[in-house]
Amino acid sequence: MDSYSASEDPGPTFCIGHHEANRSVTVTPQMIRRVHETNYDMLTVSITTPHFHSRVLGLLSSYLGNLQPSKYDAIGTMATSQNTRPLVVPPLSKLDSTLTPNDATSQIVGVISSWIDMCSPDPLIADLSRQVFMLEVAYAAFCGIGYLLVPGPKLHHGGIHSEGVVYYARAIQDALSLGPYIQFHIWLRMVDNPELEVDIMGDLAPLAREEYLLPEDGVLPKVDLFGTWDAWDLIRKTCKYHSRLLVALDLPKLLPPLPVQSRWHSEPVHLLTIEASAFLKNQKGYPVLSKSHQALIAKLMRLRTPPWILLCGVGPLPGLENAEEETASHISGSEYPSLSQGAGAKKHYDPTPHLSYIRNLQQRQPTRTPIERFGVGYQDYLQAPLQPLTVNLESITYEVFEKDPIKYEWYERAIEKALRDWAEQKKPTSHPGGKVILAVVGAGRGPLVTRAIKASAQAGVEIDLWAVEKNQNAFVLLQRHNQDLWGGKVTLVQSDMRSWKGPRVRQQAAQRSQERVGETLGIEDSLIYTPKKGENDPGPASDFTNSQASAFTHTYVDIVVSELLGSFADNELSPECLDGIDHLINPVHGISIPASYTAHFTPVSAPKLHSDVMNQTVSNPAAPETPYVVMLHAIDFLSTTSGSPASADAANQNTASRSSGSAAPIVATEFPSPLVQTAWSFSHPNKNIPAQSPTQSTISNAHNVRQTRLSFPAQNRGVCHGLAGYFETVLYGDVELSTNPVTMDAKSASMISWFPIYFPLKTPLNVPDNGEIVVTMYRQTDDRKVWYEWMVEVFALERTSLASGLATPAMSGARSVSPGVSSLKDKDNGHRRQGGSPQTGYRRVRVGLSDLHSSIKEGCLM
Ligand SMILES: C[S@@+](CC[C@H](N)C(=O)[O-])C[C@H]1O[C@@H](n2cnc3c(N)ncnc32)[C@H](O)[C@@H]1O
Repeated sequence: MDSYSASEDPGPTFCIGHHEANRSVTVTPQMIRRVHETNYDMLTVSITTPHFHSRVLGLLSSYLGNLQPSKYDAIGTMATSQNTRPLVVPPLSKLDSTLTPNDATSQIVGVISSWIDMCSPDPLIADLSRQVFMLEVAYAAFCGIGYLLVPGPKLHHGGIHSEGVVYYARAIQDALSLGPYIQFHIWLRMVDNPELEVDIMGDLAPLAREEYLLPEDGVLPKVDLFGTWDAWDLIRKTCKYHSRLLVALDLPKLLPPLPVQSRWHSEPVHLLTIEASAFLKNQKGYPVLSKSHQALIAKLMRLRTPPWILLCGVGPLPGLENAEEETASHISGSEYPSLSQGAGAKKHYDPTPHLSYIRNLQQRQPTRTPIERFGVGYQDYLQAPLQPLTVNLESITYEVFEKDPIKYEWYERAIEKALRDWAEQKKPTSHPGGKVILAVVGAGRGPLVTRAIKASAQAGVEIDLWAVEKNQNAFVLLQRHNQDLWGGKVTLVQSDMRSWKGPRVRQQAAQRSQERVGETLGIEDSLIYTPKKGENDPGPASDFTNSQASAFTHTYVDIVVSELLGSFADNELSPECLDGIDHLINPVHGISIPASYTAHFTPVSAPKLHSDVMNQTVSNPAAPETPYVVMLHAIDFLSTTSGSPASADAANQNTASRSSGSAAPIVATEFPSPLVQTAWSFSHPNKNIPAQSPTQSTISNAHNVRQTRLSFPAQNRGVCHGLAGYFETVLYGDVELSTNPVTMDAKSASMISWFPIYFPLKTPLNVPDNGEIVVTMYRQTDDRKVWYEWMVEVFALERTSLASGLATPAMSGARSVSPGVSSLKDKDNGHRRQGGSPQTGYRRVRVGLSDLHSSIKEGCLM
């Protein structure tokens, strides 16, 4: 990999906007220039004016004043109709909006009126709100506005909770068609806190008529950590994961528990709104954010599309609005710097301290890890896995592999250890002259060959080195390297390893082995070149006579080195290729590097990937049944090892941590660790390869079939869009590589060669709180190709009385006992012990079942 210097990494650029509620001004290009001069990148503007607001309120008031009771017929038609004798809001007039189409319009974020309530249980209010919304969207679209901020759905109406979200979602769906070039940002809080949903003067919500409201039951609704996420899920599902439907997320002063943060991190958050009240004050009275806010922002800024930041209510824009006066009124007496600070403060008067802080935060973003830097532009980007067995790789692809700062180092360590052990244990070699015969199979452009030479020198163990490669183009480079870099020490074989007959050594090796070094073997078994002493140019002609060739005999390989692994370990057919040379490995002492590899997976919520797969399905029906290589970023692990569900009382991450000074480095907060389980494994040499049947021309590959059924407890509700797959491999002894997020840092931190694999689900499955996800997966083969099959079931745990005879959950037989089950049982046992409450048991109820997905159409040819 290129040498990496943190100072070269410019880090993410923050795009920062200024939001003031109800700002209705005519935005001109000059104004935008002024905004940029203040160091903001954009500003928000309301689509309509207070004049329009008053007009609608007046309309409603006179309508309600003249409202006659509906006339019901015998059938009750009127009662079944939501026809409220529509009150039609007339089109906008000149005084209703300050917006006008001009060059500046594309630089602003339009704001939809927050006084409407499309979720109102009163159909009149809901309909009026919908009309206002549509008028505003239509006018914004006409003016050429590209971004709209839409206040999120109101979730609480007296005793009714979240009932109107579906109407809201329906309106958003219409709006997406009405404004075909607009990105809609649904403005949401991180959690549903009913106390924060307060109506203000002029809001339509409190005007809902009594008869449509349920009387409050006296029980105050609780904070629901995933309540606003639930609403968002319903909206985006109704809108079929539309690519122009995004989230504007409000960061509260106290951030919710990490599982909630992690959930939002996986959603398309394209705007982050931060109120002045979310800031803390440092010792000098200047606004700063808590460490946990900084950590969350840092994580979000690593996403493929970093969100823009909107600073809300932080005072006026200097030079554009009444700056001096309003800034002064904005800081309360106690927040002013002390007199001694004041003198300095005057000198360094900062009219936009919140903005300065966020700009400073931008400078202090943590440097990217090597893999993040390497993968810029590839985050959450679906790629078809490589098929290096059937498709010859391009040089540039090898070049990318070769940038890995870890993989080749670790191979070198593994080879060196294996050689040292070989020598220490005084194991006999397959070479008549006593050298260890080492073959790099699938040598590519030769980096592992170079490492084998180094390892041999470091271990002080002589090797007879062979390199086998089937890609004829890469083979040209191998020949060149053998001449220029390796001093002709390597015997090159251009062949599929499965048809290679193994290394050939001279029978009288004692005299001849020196001469033999540096031979190039051509298409399997034809010796095409032997350099004369001192000659480096590999010519095509053979100077071996039959009698000379007959002096050679086939022997075994002592150490086979290969790197044929895919993102899911075996998906590039390493097992099948290595089976093909298994008979060539020294039957007593032979070693394979890697010695073994395992495939792992865990269920994930991945809305962006789901949306991309769905878009691809239009042109490729096999798209949702294809495993993809993806650098996973915007995902949420549904099953974590944190144990218990996120709770509203969970210690808030930022209550303990204090604000940090503007020079302190940002410490990354880790989201909950996923439960990643092992699907299956392969090891080499493989003692269990069945002998070829004399009655069949092809070799059976049945021994490479695998099957697993694994259970994953899901602590918090969510949506399963697919499975994230990883691998681990033991190269030799304790030298291991891993892409598994749980072990990668310990085993091979900073390795960049492999992105994870993603197995999508055609239809996402909802998972309940304390649910269980059971995955059944197969590695299948028909002796010509290999493919995967996967199926997901979702279970809810239902309490049931013991009398019903179902005391314990009927487990599927899947591996891994669900902490979901056990935690519920523990809770219940606790109750029993304390209060002697009636005995309860649990029943697993299947609440979701996916199709059986199969990648047979995209299978890997053997
Ligand atoms: C992932 S690349 C690794 C290349 C190189 N060893 C490295 O680590 O950079 C796998 C290589 O194995 C080769 N290969 C795959 N299957 C093979 C087979 N059956 N016989 C010979 N070479 C094979 C491919 O052409 C490719 O060059």
